[in-house]
Amino acid sequence: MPPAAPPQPSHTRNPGLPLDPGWLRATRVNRPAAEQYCASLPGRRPVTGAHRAAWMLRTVGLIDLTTLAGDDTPGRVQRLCAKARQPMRADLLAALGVVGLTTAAVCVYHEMIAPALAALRGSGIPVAAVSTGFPAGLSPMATRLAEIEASVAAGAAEIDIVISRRHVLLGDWAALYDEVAAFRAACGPAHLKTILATGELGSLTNVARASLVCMMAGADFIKTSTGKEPVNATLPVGLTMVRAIRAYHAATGQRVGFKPAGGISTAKEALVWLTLIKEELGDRWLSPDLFRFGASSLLGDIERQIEQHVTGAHSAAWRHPMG
Ligand SMILES: O=C[C@H](O)COP(=O)(O)O
Repeated sequence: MPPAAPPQPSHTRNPGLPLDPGWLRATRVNRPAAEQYCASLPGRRPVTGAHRAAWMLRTVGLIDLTTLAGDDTPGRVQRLCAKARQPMRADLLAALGVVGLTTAAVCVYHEMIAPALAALRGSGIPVAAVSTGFPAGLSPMATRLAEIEASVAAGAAEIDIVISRRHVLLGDWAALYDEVAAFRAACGPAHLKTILATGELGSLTNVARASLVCMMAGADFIKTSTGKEPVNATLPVGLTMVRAIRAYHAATGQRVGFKPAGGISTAKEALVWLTLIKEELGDRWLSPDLFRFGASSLLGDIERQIEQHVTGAHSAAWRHPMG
């Protein structure tokens, strides 16, 4: 049973490209075709038994374990970080012969960076901070840039920014490019994840074009959603974004990561997302340097499923808190 995603050679950061309006104009997405393809995904690579358990464990190593609530406290973040360090009960891991399994990162608001860092000390698990006026992104630009800089200075290794949706809705691609490029510069060594808030972008064609603009501006990851929009990560949106990543890789040789986030709460859903990645981008992307789930409750369901696999008996959700 593999402990987590196998180690992969790291890739260079995406340096970006000049904005290419012609590429954007030539990019269109056929929604019915995308929906039809996504409907077929669950049946494409069914996994059962020990394989299913192995894939669930691999999923754990791809999670940005997240708390983004107005009532977050240092205590809640400490409990979350304990879960990130040891995502499952020791007896379950021992039964499967798994050692060293952790989540990929912990994702919090700026104010929770310090308690998260303290709780994760020595674990090697990075802290990601949401930023730029998350979730709406409507703070003044200077405030948004200062927020990034403050979070990097506080020790966040990854910054999850939100884009200005109006730039997409107005087709102002230069404004979006300039915004993301400025965020990238403010991040310095921290990796930049750009949240598109796809549920507010109007069309899959807009999602594809916004994905390309973010990558041209130097995004290390493109991420679907904040988890706060009425519609968050959906498979047609995911397909659109991973095909943009594939097109960008074909054109530049540069690998950009993908993070579906918001509403992914069951192992069954997560395995379909992994099928999407395997089919569209290949195994190289099934690694924490190129793929993350942004999720607050997915881990709890995975732990429950793993307990059922190990014991053969039903496991209730209450037995796996803070996952
Ligand atoms: O970035 C992560 C999301 O906010 C998590 O959303 P969720 O609470 O629906 O799992």
